[in-house]
Amino acid sequence: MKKALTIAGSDSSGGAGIQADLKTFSAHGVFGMSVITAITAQNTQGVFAVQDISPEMIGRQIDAIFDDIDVDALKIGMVSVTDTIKVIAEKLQEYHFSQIVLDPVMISKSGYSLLQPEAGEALIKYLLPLAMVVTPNIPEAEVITGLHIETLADMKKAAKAIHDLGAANVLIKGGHMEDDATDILFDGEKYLEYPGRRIDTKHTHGTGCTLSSSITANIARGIPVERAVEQSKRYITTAIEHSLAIGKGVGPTHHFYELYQKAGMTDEQ
Ligand SMILES: Nc1ncnc2c1ncn2[C@@H]1O[C@H](COP(=O)(O)OP(=O)(O)O)[C@@H](O)[C@H]1O
Ligand SMILES: Cc1ncc(COP(=O)(O)O)c(N)n1
Repeated sequence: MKKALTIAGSDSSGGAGIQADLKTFSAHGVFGMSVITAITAQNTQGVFAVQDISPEMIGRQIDAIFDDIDVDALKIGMVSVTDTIKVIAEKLQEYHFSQIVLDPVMISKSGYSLLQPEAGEALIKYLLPLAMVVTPNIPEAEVITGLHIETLADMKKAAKAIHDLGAANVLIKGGHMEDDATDILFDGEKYLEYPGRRIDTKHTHGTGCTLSSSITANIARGIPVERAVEQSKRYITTAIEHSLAIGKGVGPTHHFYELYQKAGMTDEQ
């Protein structure tokens, strides 16, 4: 069985973070493991408190996994602070691990800062160059590049700029655009467009986490990046179509093995 790891924060309401990632891994038939970087007190209405896990404990979790188990691919989500970023980068280099999907989580849908502003530079310096795929949304791509993004052409410019910072493949997500939800992938040579019609729902809690963990699961299954992203785009679209009106605010996406079948991906690998 293929094995995937998520290094991310816990979302008590189960819609984003570690919980979304593990559900997504399971839906893809991949064995899921976790390194928890922070615990959030969070629900569909907001993030109310965050407790960061110590860098030592994060390092120990990574060691415990890599000393014992062959990881096929991993994703990095919420990393909070500079020391957390540094210990993750050090450990992944120590274990010579390169099947890395980086979701540069900065601000939650509910507007809470999940990455300390001063840690942005460390994320760019230490984690971006390790990423096989990085998956910023539009506001994150704007922070990383300093560019203003309004059009597909702007997304492409930002993708190139982020590639220049050292990430091998850059996927800029179009969820925050006005009209459709087209994502752009740049691999250093060519741009690929993954068109997506905008689904009219407010229940998009955890969409970025779900997409990046789906890509991680597909990479763990040995699927090349371009096709992994294509399949994961289908998965996230189906998961948003079936999103759940749980709680009083922004509800979560739905993970179900049947969704995976519905997205037509079970015959792969
Ligand atoms: N309303 C929507 N309809 C269809 N696809 C969406 C919608 N919102 C987000 N997506 C897609 O979900 C994925 C996550 O994107 P986004 O919401 O931008 O990430 P984040 O959660 O990091 O802000 C992308 O593939 C994006 O195109
Ligand atoms: C622990 C954790 N990680 C990531 C997100 C981002 O997800 P979203 O952008 O959908 O709020 C979150 N809300 N909580």
